[in-house]
This record gives sequence, structure tokens and C-alpha cells, in this order.
Amino acid sequence: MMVYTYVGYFAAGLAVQVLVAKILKLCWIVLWRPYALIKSFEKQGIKGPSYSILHGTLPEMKTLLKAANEVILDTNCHDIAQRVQPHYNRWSAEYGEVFLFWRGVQPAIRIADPKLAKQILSDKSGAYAQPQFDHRLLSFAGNGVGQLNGPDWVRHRSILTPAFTKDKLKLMTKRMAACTIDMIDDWKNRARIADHQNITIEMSEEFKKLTCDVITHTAFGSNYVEGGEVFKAQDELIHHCVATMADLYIPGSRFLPTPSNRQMWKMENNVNNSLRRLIQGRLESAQARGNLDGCYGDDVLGLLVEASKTTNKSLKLTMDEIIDECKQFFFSGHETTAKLLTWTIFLLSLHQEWQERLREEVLTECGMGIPDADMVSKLKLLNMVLLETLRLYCPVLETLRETSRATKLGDFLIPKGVFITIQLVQLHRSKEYWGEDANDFNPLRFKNGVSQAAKHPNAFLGFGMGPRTCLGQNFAMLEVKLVLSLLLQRFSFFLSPEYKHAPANYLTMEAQYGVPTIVKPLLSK
Ligand code: HEM
Repeated sequence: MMVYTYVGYFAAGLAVQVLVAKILKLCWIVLWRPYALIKSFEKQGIKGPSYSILHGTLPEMKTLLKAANEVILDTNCHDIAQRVQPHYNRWSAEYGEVFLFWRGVQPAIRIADPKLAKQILSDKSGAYAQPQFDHRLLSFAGNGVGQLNGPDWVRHRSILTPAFTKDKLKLMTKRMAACTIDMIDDWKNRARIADHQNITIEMSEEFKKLTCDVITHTAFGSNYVEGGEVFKAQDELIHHCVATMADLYIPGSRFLPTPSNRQMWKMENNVNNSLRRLIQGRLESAQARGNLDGCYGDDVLGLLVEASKTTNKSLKLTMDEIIDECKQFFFSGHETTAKLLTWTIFLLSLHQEWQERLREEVLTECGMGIPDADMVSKLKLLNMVLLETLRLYCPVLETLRETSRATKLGDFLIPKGVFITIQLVQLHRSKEYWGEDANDFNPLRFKNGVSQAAKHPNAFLGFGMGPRTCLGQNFAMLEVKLVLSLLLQRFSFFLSPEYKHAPANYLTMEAQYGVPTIVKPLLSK
């Protein structure tokens, strides 16, 4: 009996100690750490909006975003930072170029300076790591190469890099062109049914479908139908999670069986199980063939499955890692590319003279045939227009890192565990680096290449830079050039009078009300 009493006291004492430790930790996270960090940054001249307990600066950010979402800009206005990231605009005007803000209890520094950006992005010491995102992001984006750090990142990046070699990309050109021709045929049908020459098409939805189709074919090859179903389910999951992203994230809350969580678990299981079945199918069909060629398919899935079979530990992937990479491939690969296509058509509709110049260039280099990768690489003007679109309407609005230890950044000392956000939207339109016409559409600024376009070679970071530069950059540029060449050969584009200029931050640079565009067939081919 006595023993039980002692055990009871001991357990109660332990529980109290654990509780006190938890309360102290909470106080440290919610009160003391923010207070100490604010003071330490103030000493270095870094200020920012007031921190509110638990919520940080999220409430002000939400209010400003909500108000900005109501605003419709003049169609010719490319000074869009005020609409897409109004909070950064407000805070930089009040506190200067570098300021401190709070994503809940998470401290973050915003920078938009190419010298600091270069220091962060070219770092190889691991001081600036990829932040560990909350579960909502990982569930739909996958814990793949873009989220990993250290040796895991090196292993995944080495396995995936061969998927994007020049030769592999050349092979993909045919698949990309076939998907685009399907879309074009659909447009022609619509024009025929409507019984008139011009049709109005909402470009962002159309390009989203197209880039999904392309990424599905490249990722899953002959399994593209099943793969397409998986990606459709993943897209639903993305939408479900994005809707809750601006809300305060309470660690551990993902385990609570709320209706929203339950729905998310169901969707996540659905995506994971379908991918598992696809991978299993590949393994089995290779086994059935006796796997004499040692090949699991010439698509991205084949490459990943092959990496699960290798005996080389530094190039091996587990089943769960393959699932994560498939999700990542879809997440990083299609929305971004769709946005680049959409905003390019928008800018070409506004600037008819550029549309004409590009059409001439395409017809000179490729005629009316289906361009191949070599022809596409000769389209210099198109390249300039795409870079200018990426500058003004960058699909990725900001890149994020987290200090893994106390680190000197320029003249600042940044403590461990602080997020640093590089605001591309602002960096890309800084008058200091781009000149007085920073907000104008002027593709010719890229005539001598990216590094000569501004006063600093890293003032353009549309695809990032350094060791973590976009893995799919060449894939995306090839796809976009091919699609636009095929479209410019066959159609001309004009903005519909219904268009409302409302770029918005929805993980990528979205057109809030779409881009309704009048599409005029050029030839009745
Ligand atoms: C116009 C289209 C695209 C844009 C603007 C874009 C932009 C970017 C940017 C800015 C980064 C760097 C992020 C950082 O430093 O944190 C990045 C990374 C990445 N991108 Fe892209 N991207 C595009 C298309 C693609 C495509 C088509 C794929 C794959 C098929 C892809 C796969 C990736 C991956 C895997 C990473 C992470 C690399 C790493 O951390 O090692 N991207 N992208």
C-alpha cells in the first residue's frame, strides 16, 4: 500500500514538473523569446510591426490582404506589390528595407536586397536551411527535395537531377507538344461550335489543365491516366489546405479529429495509397518482364522506382520518399509554369507590338511545323519576354530560409531559428537596381542576358540561385516556349473587356478573376 502511495506521489510530482516545464517553455516561446528578439534586433536598427501574443503580426497581415483583395488595379499597372503583398509594402515604408515581423510566434526578417539574397542563397555551409513547414504544406507538397536539408537533400537532388538533362528534355518535347495540340484542337472545336471566328478563353484555368497534363505525362508516361487521377486528388488536397494556410497554426493541432482534419487525412490517404499502387505496379511489371533491361520506365516515376532498387545507399530512395517526390514534382511543376504562361499571354495581349514580333520570330525559326527543342532554343525575343514576365509577375513571390545557427548576414547578426524571406516581387522592381522604368514592361532590358539586365547580377531571382536553384527551370522554359510557339503560330490574343487586373498571392502569383482572353484563329488549319 505504502509503495503505491509513494509511486502515486512520485507520478504526481513528475506530472507537475512536466506541466511546469511545458508552461515555462510556452512562456518562453510566446513571451520571453519575442521580447528578447525584438530588443536584440532593435539594437541593430531592425524594427517592425508590433508583436501580438500567439498571433504575431498575422492579424494585421490578414486585414491588409483582405482590403487589397478588394482593389482592382489599372490594367496597365505593373506595380503590383501593393496588391499581392500589401503588408510588406506597408511595413517597409514604415520600418525600412529590412524589418522584423511574426508568423504567429515565428520571427521572420524580410529582405529585398540582391547582395543579401546572394549571400543567403549561395551559402553552402547549411547556415540558411529550408524551413520545416507545418504539416498542411507537407501533406500536399510532399516532403521532397525542395523541403529537405543536409545529406537527404544531396541524395534526393542527385537522384532527380538526371531527369532534367538536355537529352531527357529533348525526349519530353514530343509529349509536351502532343498535350498542347490536344488543347489547340479543343479551342478550334469551340470556335467551330460557337460558329464565329473569335472565342473567349479564361487562360489561367486552361493553362492549369495543360500543365497538369504535361506534368502527368512526364511523371507517369504510359500510366498517365492513373497518374492524372492521383494529381487530381492532390489538387483537391492543395485547395483544401491552402484555404487554411493564413490561419494561425497551433503545433499538434493536426492530430485533433476536427472535420477539416478528418477531410484532410482522407484526401491524403487517397493520394498516398494511389501513388503506392502505381509504384507497386511498376515494380511488378518490371518483375513480370524479368527486368532484363533493368528499366522501370523512361519517365520520372521510372527513375524514382529505379532509385528504390539500387544497392548504392547514397542514391537509394524508400517507398515513402518516392511518394513525396511524386507529390513534390506535381506541386512545384505545374502551378508555377501555368502562371508564367498565363501572365505572358496577358502581357502579350496588352503589348500587341511584342505579340507581332514574337509571331514573326516563331514563323522565321520554326515555320508552321511543330518546333523541336533546338528550334525553340533559337527564340531570343521570346526568351526576353519570358524573363520580363518572370520579373514583373514572378510565379514564386518569395523564397524562404531559416537560420540553423546564429549567423552574420551583411552587417546584421541573425539568431538561430529566424525565418528570412527574400521578397522577389519587390527585388524585381527595385528602382535602385532596375532603373526608373522598373515597373514598365520592357523585355529588351534582357537583351544581354539576365546578369546584365540590372545593376546587380542577382536582382533577378525568378528561378532562385545557388545550390537550390530551381531543378525544373529548363523543363519549365522549354515547355513554355513550346506552348507559346504553337499558340502564336495559330492564334492572336486580345484582352477581353471583362478582364479585371487583380494579381493575388495564392501560394503562386494568381490572377484573382482569371484572364479572360479573346482568341482569334489566324488560319483555318
Ligand atoms: C515558371 C516555372 C517555375 C518557376 C518560376 C520556379 C521557381 C522556383 C524557385 C524560385 C525555386 C527556388 C526556391 C528556393 O530557393 O527556396 C524553385 C525550386 C524548385 N523548383 Fe521550380 N520553378 C518553376 C518550375 C518548376 C518545375 C516545372 C519543376 C519540376 C518539374 C520545378 C521543381 C523545383 C524543385 C524540385 C525545386 C527545389 C530545388 C531544391 O530545393 O533543391 N520547378 N523553383
